[in-house]
Formats: sequence, structure tokens, C-alpha cells
Amino acid sequence: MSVTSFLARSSIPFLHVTSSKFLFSTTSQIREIALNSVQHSRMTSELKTVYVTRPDVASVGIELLKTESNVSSWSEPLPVPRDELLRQVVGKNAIYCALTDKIDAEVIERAGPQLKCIATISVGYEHIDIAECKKRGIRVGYTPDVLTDATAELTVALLLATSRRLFEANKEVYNGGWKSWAPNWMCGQGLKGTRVGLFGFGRIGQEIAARIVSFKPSLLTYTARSEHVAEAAKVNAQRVRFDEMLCKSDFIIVCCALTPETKEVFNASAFEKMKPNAIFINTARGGVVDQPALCAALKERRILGAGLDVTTPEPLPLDEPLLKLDNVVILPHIGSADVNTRTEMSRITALNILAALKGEKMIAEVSV
Ligand SMILES: O=CC(=O)O
Repeated sequence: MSVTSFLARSSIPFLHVTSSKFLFSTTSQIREIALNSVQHSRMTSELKTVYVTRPDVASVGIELLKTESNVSSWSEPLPVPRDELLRQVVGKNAIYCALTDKIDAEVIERAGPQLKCIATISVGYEHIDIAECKKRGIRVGYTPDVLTDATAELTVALLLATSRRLFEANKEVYNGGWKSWAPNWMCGQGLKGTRVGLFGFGRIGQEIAARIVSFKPSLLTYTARSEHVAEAAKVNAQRVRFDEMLCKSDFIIVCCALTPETKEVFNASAFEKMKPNAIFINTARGGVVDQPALCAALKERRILGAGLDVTTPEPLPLDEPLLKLDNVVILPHIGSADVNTRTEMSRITALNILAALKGEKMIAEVSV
């Protein structure tokens, strides 16, 4: 890089820049600047390199990363195309990604042996090939905790919107269907006195439970691999077997991680066991559900309704059969979408990368 173009880009404090003209008086000053330029270029070339796939949600994180690394990023508000991702990761030390990016063995191999860290701006990390990272000693960062409250809040909002038919009712206001107050019109199913089952009782499940308690259900139950005795006691929840949850719940809320064990665990046989008034809520991952089986159960009114913040695929194509049903509420995966939460997620993702690149403890690291 020439001295002039370096100066044009740099922010060396003693340099005076007016209308892109550089004002310096003596040759010694010019020599000093040139020397600085060389040193700065050397420093810059020694900085670690980070590729960011989602600049739209990451401005805070990008600014942080820029303080200590060379950042390049995809520039559009849609996921980076696969071929561009494969091109851009080559030679990078870290990748800042989102759940919309499949970071598999091919991406990792293409990046090269200097890749030290992959950090995702999400709590879920099933889009990253963790086994491959383990094999290569690549550290993986994620953003649990910070999004727990936002996701629990959205889950309750979705549950109420589904069970009290908010979207159906709202449409009637605009399409002339609202003729008069009527005793049997737009009646839904309240939470009070019902049995609620949580499929998964981790951080998010526990926060959903804490919020559901205030609606006075008759019983809160959960299924989980570990007992969570103390956490369950706080909300007076009972651990039950999956089958019991299916057969007896009025509401089932999915709040587990997507793993080989939970993949399509809500299948035709599961929906078959549910009560006809059951309302199924999923804010975890679409992959936990056999979607055609859910669609059939809703269409044939074998269950009362469903509220889904996650689907397969995302986004849903406009000819998706679920979109034709009036007993389902679908949201475009907005569980953690509150401004403060997303800002914090972006910051943590960047801090995870900076820590990993310095060999320090990350804020949240997946144990690979
Ligand atoms: O679904 C959202 C996340 O994993 O953060």
C-alpha cells in the first residue's frame, strides 16, 4: 500500500486531514508518517482475520471485532450464498456466523488450518459441525442465557395468540366479520386450570414455566433428561414421561435443543396420543416436529391448534399446506428478536471470538 493511500485510510491522530488533502510541513514529518505507515501495515497484517456472515445483526459486534482484528463481512441482509461463504472463509482465523449458515466440514476444511474459532449469534448450534471442530481443535462460541427471557416472553405471547385466537380475531376487525359482540364468537382456550407440559426444562423451559405459573394452570409438567429437582420445585412442576405428557396435556410447549434424540420426536404417533383440545407450541426448532404429521393433525382437527415460531424449512414457501389452516399461528423465528437482546448477542459473539483468538476464556463456549 502506498503511503498516501495508507494515510487516506488511517486515523493516525497527529495527521491533519482537510478535504482529503494532507497538511504536513517538514520532510521529517513525512518520514515519520511513512515509518508509522509501515509499522501500522505490519501490525495490521499481523492482526487475526475474522469473517462475519451477518452484518445486519452484528454492528455492535463488528465494531468490537474491528478494535482487535481485521474484519471482512457479507454485506447484504440475507444469508451469505454458499459459494461466497466458501470463498470468503479461506485463510480466516475466525468465523462469526448465524443459524442461517451451515458451517460443515467443507466450510471448515476450506477455511484452512489457521481457523481457530467459530462463534454463532444464537443459542442453538446444530448448524455447526461440532465433531469436525473437535477433531481440529476449533473452539465454538454461542449465546445462551442472554436470550432466555426474550425467548420465554415470545413463547408465552405465541401461546396466548394461538389459544385466544388473536390473529383470527384481528382479521375479522378488518374484513367486516365483526358484526357484533356475540357470546360464542372467537372463544378460545384459556390457560387457567389447564395442564401444561414443557418438552425440555433447560434455561428457556424454566423461564417459560415461571411465566406460565401466573396464569394459574392446574398442573405444570416437564420432560427432561435430568431431574432438575430444585428448578422444578420453584415452579411446582412435575417431571413426567413423554407419553404421559402427550396423553394428558392441554398445552404442550417445545423448548428443547434439536439433537439426534429430539429430531421429529413429535411425529404422527405423538400427535395421535394428544387430546383433541391440545394446543402445540414450538419455539425451539422446526426439526423437532414431523411437519406433515402436524399439518394432518391440525387439518383433521385431531388437536385444537398450534403456534410455531420455527418451521422446516425457514422461511416457509408460500404454498406450504400449514399456511392454509386457520388453527395455526406461524411466526418467522423471532424468539430472541428484541433490540437489547440482539445487541447483546452480537456483543457476546464478538467477545467470544476475541477471547478465543487470544487463547482466553470465552463468555460462552460449546464443550466440543
Ligand atoms: O433460535 C435461536 C437461537 O438459537 O438463538
